Amino acid sequence: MGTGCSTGLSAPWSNSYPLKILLVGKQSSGKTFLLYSWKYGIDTIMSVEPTKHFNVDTITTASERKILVYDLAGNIGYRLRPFLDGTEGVVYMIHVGEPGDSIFKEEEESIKQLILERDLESTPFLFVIRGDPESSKGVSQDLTERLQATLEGKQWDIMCLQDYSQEDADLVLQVLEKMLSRRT
Ligand SMILES: Nc1nc2c(ncn2[C@@H]2O[C@H](COP(=O)(O)OP(=O)(O)OP(=O)(O)O)[C@@H](O)[C@H]2O)c(=O)[nH]1
Ligand SMILES: [Mg+2]
Repeated sequence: MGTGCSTGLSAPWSNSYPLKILLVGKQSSGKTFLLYSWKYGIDTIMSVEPTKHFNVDTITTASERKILVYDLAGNIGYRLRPFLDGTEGVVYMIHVGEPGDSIFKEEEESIKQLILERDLESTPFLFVIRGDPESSKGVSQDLTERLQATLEGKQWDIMCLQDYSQEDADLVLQVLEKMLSRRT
Protein backbone atom coordinates (compact mmCIF):
# COMPACT_ATOMS: atom_id res chain seq x y z
CA MET A 1 0.00 0.00 0.00
CA GLY A 2 1.05 3.55 -0.62
CA THR A 3 3.93 3.12 -3.11
CA GLY A 4 2.28 5.64 -5.36
CA CYS A 5 2.34 3.30 -8.36
CA SER A 6 -0.94 2.69 -10.15
CA THR A 7 -2.09 -0.81 -10.98
CA GLY A 8 -1.62 0.02 -14.63
CA LEU A 9 -5.22 -0.79 -15.39
CA SER A 10 -6.63 2.71 -15.39
CA ALA A 11 -8.05 4.05 -18.65
CA PRO A 12 -5.42 6.79 -19.29
CA TRP A 13 -2.61 4.23 -19.05
CA SER A 14 -4.26 1.76 -21.35
CA ASN A 15 -4.96 4.53 -23.86
CA SER A 16 -1.36 5.66 -23.99
CA TYR A 17 0.19 2.19 -24.10
CA PRO A 18 0.98 1.49 -27.76
CA LEU A 19 -0.69 -1.47 -29.39
CA LYS A 20 1.63 -3.58 -31.49
CA ILE A 21 0.62 -4.33 -35.05
CA LEU A 22 2.41 -6.04 -37.92
CA LEU A 23 2.29 -4.66 -41.46
CA VAL A 24 3.02 -7.56 -43.77
CA GLY A 25 2.68 -8.54 -47.42
CA LYS A 26 4.81 -9.14 -50.50
CA GLN A 27 7.61 -6.84 -51.64
CA SER A 28 6.37 -3.56 -53.17
CA SER A 29 2.82 -4.11 -51.97
CA GLY A 30 2.97 -0.64 -50.38
CA LYS A 31 3.50 -1.31 -46.66
CA THR A 32 6.10 1.39 -46.02
CA PHE A 33 4.16 3.88 -48.14
CA LEU A 34 1.08 3.21 -46.01
CA LEU A 35 3.07 3.61 -42.78
CA TYR A 36 4.46 6.95 -44.01
CA SER A 37 0.95 8.04 -45.08
CA TRP A 38 -0.18 7.50 -41.49
CA LYS A 39 2.88 8.99 -39.88
CA TYR A 40 3.71 11.97 -42.12
CA GLY A 41 0.89 12.31 -44.68
CA ILE A 42 0.96 11.29 -48.35
CA ASP A 43 1.87 14.77 -49.62
CA THR A 44 5.21 14.66 -47.82
CA ILE A 45 6.35 11.29 -49.22
CA MET A 46 9.09 11.85 -51.78
CA SER A 47 10.18 8.27 -52.39
CA VAL A 48 10.17 4.96 -50.59
CA GLU A 49 13.07 2.53 -50.57
CA PRO A 50 12.56 -1.23 -50.27
CA THR A 51 12.71 -2.16 -46.59
CA LYS A 52 15.69 -4.08 -45.30
CA HIS A 53 14.42 -6.44 -42.60
CA PHE A 54 11.94 -4.04 -40.89
CA ASN A 55 10.98 -0.51 -39.85
CA VAL A 56 9.32 0.26 -36.56
CA ASP A 57 7.45 3.45 -35.78
CA THR A 58 4.78 4.69 -33.42
CA ILE A 59 1.80 6.43 -34.94
CA THR A 60 -1.04 8.24 -33.19
CA THR A 61 -4.58 7.87 -34.45
CA ALA A 62 -7.17 10.67 -34.68
CA SER A 63 -8.50 9.54 -31.31
CA GLU A 64 -5.01 9.70 -29.74
CA ARG A 65 -4.43 5.98 -29.55
CA LYS A 66 -0.80 5.02 -30.04
CA ILE A 67 0.03 2.15 -32.34
CA LEU A 68 3.45 0.60 -32.65
CA VAL A 69 3.77 -0.48 -36.27
CA TYR A 70 6.27 -3.13 -37.31
CA ASP A 71 6.60 -2.75 -41.07
CA LEU A 72 8.28 -5.98 -42.17
CA ALA A 73 10.21 -6.40 -45.42
CA GLY A 74 8.30 -8.39 -48.03
CA ASN A 75 11.21 -10.81 -48.25
CA ILE A 76 11.41 -11.38 -44.49
CA GLY A 77 10.56 -15.09 -44.80
CA TYR A 78 11.26 -17.17 -41.68
CA ARG A 79 12.67 -14.09 -39.88
CA LEU A 80 9.04 -13.04 -39.34
CA ARG A 81 8.50 -15.44 -36.44
CA PRO A 82 10.25 -13.45 -33.69
CA PHE A 83 7.87 -10.54 -34.41
CA LEU A 84 4.67 -12.49 -33.73
CA ASP A 85 4.67 -12.50 -29.94
CA GLY A 86 2.49 -9.73 -28.45
CA THR A 87 0.96 -8.75 -31.80
CA GLU A 88 -2.49 -7.21 -31.37
CA GLY A 89 -3.36 -6.82 -35.03
CA VAL A 90 -2.11 -7.76 -38.49
CA VAL A 91 -2.46 -5.63 -41.60
CA TYR A 92 -1.82 -7.74 -44.71
CA MET A 93 -1.23 -5.73 -47.89
CA ILE A 94 -1.72 -6.86 -51.46
CA HIS A 95 -0.99 -4.86 -54.59
CA VAL A 96 -3.14 -5.49 -57.64
CA GLY A 97 -1.38 -4.36 -60.79
CA GLU A 98 -3.51 -5.32 -63.78
CA PRO A 99 -7.23 -5.90 -64.14
CA GLY A 100 -7.79 -9.63 -63.83
CA ASP A 101 -4.84 -10.08 -61.46
CA SER A 102 -5.39 -12.65 -58.76
CA ILE A 103 -3.58 -14.01 -55.73
CA PHE A 104 -1.12 -16.76 -56.57
CA LYS A 105 -1.58 -20.06 -54.77
CA GLU A 106 1.80 -19.61 -53.09
CA GLU A 107 0.74 -16.32 -51.50
CA GLU A 108 -2.64 -17.79 -50.51
CA GLU A 109 -0.79 -20.58 -48.68
CA SER A 110 1.55 -18.21 -46.88
CA ILE A 111 -1.42 -16.04 -45.78
CA LYS A 112 -3.16 -19.15 -44.44
CA GLN A 113 -0.01 -20.17 -42.55
CA LEU A 114 0.16 -16.74 -40.98
CA ILE A 115 -3.51 -16.80 -39.95
CA LEU A 116 -2.96 -20.17 -38.29
CA GLU A 117 0.13 -19.12 -36.31
CA ARG A 118 -0.46 -19.96 -32.66
CA ASP A 119 0.76 -16.53 -31.51
CA LEU A 120 -1.88 -14.92 -33.74
CA GLU A 121 -4.76 -17.15 -32.64
CA SER A 122 -6.92 -14.31 -31.33
CA THR A 123 -5.34 -11.54 -33.39
CA PRO A 124 -7.57 -9.61 -35.81
CA PHE A 125 -6.52 -9.46 -39.46
CA LEU A 126 -7.15 -6.57 -41.81
CA PHE A 127 -6.49 -7.20 -45.51
CA VAL A 128 -5.76 -4.13 -47.60
CA ILE A 129 -5.93 -4.42 -51.39
CA ARG A 130 -4.12 -1.61 -53.20
CA GLY A 131 -4.93 -0.87 -56.83
CA ASP A 132 -7.65 0.52 -59.05
CA PRO A 133 -11.12 0.08 -57.55
CA GLU A 134 -12.43 -2.42 -60.09
CA SER A 135 -9.44 -4.79 -59.95
CA SER A 136 -9.17 -4.50 -56.16
CA LYS A 137 -12.83 -5.37 -55.75
CA GLY A 138 -12.37 -8.55 -57.80
CA VAL A 139 -9.32 -9.60 -55.79
CA SER A 140 -11.10 -8.77 -52.55
CA GLN A 141 -14.04 -11.05 -53.44
CA ASP A 142 -11.75 -13.82 -54.62
CA LEU A 143 -9.57 -13.63 -51.49
CA THR A 144 -12.61 -13.62 -49.20
CA GLU A 145 -13.82 -16.86 -50.79
CA ARG A 146 -10.41 -18.49 -50.66
CA LEU A 147 -9.73 -17.59 -47.02
CA GLN A 148 -13.21 -17.91 -45.58
CA ALA A 149 -12.69 -21.34 -44.04
CA THR A 150 -9.30 -20.45 -42.55
CA LEU A 151 -10.68 -17.21 -41.09
CA GLU A 152 -13.67 -18.91 -39.47
CA GLY A 153 -14.19 -17.63 -35.93
CA LYS A 154 -11.63 -14.87 -36.35
CA GLN A 155 -12.10 -11.11 -36.32
CA TRP A 156 -11.13 -9.87 -39.77
CA ASP A 157 -11.96 -7.37 -42.46
CA ILE A 158 -10.91 -6.53 -46.00
CA MET A 159 -10.74 -3.14 -47.68
CA CYS A 160 -9.47 -1.50 -50.85
CA LEU A 161 -7.04 1.40 -51.07
CA GLN A 162 -6.37 3.61 -54.08
CA ASP A 163 -2.91 5.04 -54.79
CA TYR A 164 -2.29 8.54 -53.49
CA SER A 165 -5.45 8.57 -51.40
CA GLN A 166 -4.90 9.97 -47.92
CA GLU A 167 -8.61 9.45 -47.33
CA ASP A 168 -8.28 5.72 -47.99
CA ALA A 169 -5.15 5.46 -45.83
CA ASP A 170 -6.95 7.22 -42.98
CA LEU A 171 -9.93 4.93 -43.38
CA VAL A 172 -7.68 1.87 -43.10
CA LEU A 173 -6.33 3.25 -39.83
CA GLN A 174 -9.84 3.93 -38.53
CA VAL A 175 -10.97 0.38 -39.31
CA LEU A 176 -7.79 -1.01 -37.75
CA GLU A 177 -8.34 1.01 -34.60
CA LYS A 178 -11.91 -0.19 -34.34
CA MET A 179 -10.74 -3.79 -34.64
CA LEU A 180 -8.08 -3.28 -31.99
CA SER A 181 -10.49 -1.61 -29.60
CA ARG A 182 -12.82 -4.60 -29.75
CA ARG A 183 -9.96 -6.63 -28.28
CA THR A 184 -8.94 -4.23 -25.50
N1 LIG B 1 1.15 6.35 -55.46
C1 LIG B 1 1.28 5.39 -54.59
N2 LIG B 1 2.37 4.64 -54.70
C2 LIG B 1 2.50 3.68 -53.80
C3 LIG B 1 1.54 3.44 -52.79
N3 LIG B 1 1.98 2.43 -52.05
C4 LIG B 1 3.15 2.07 -52.59
N4 LIG B 1 3.47 2.81 -53.65
C5 LIG B 1 4.67 2.69 -54.49
O1 LIG B 1 4.97 1.31 -54.62
C6 LIG B 1 6.36 1.08 -54.43
C7 LIG B 1 6.58 0.09 -53.31
O2 LIG B 1 6.08 0.62 -52.10
P1 LIG B 1 6.68 0.26 -50.70
O3 LIG B 1 5.87 0.99 -49.70
O4 LIG B 1 8.16 0.45 -50.65
O5 LIG B 1 6.37 -1.30 -50.64
P2 LIG B 1 6.73 -2.31 -49.47
O6 LIG B 1 5.57 -3.22 -49.37
O7 LIG B 1 7.12 -1.56 -48.26
O8 LIG B 1 7.96 -3.11 -50.07
P3 LIG B 1 9.15 -3.87 -49.29
O9 LIG B 1 9.69 -2.94 -48.26
O10 LIG B 1 10.15 -4.20 -50.34
O11 LIG B 1 8.56 -5.11 -48.69
C8 LIG B 1 7.00 2.45 -54.15
O12 LIG B 1 7.58 2.90 -55.33
C9 LIG B 1 5.85 3.33 -53.76
O13 LIG B 1 6.05 4.65 -54.16
C10 LIG B 1 0.36 4.26 -52.74
O14 LIG B 1 -0.54 4.11 -51.90
N5 LIG B 1 0.30 5.22 -53.66
MG1 LIG C 1 8.82 -1.47 -47.16
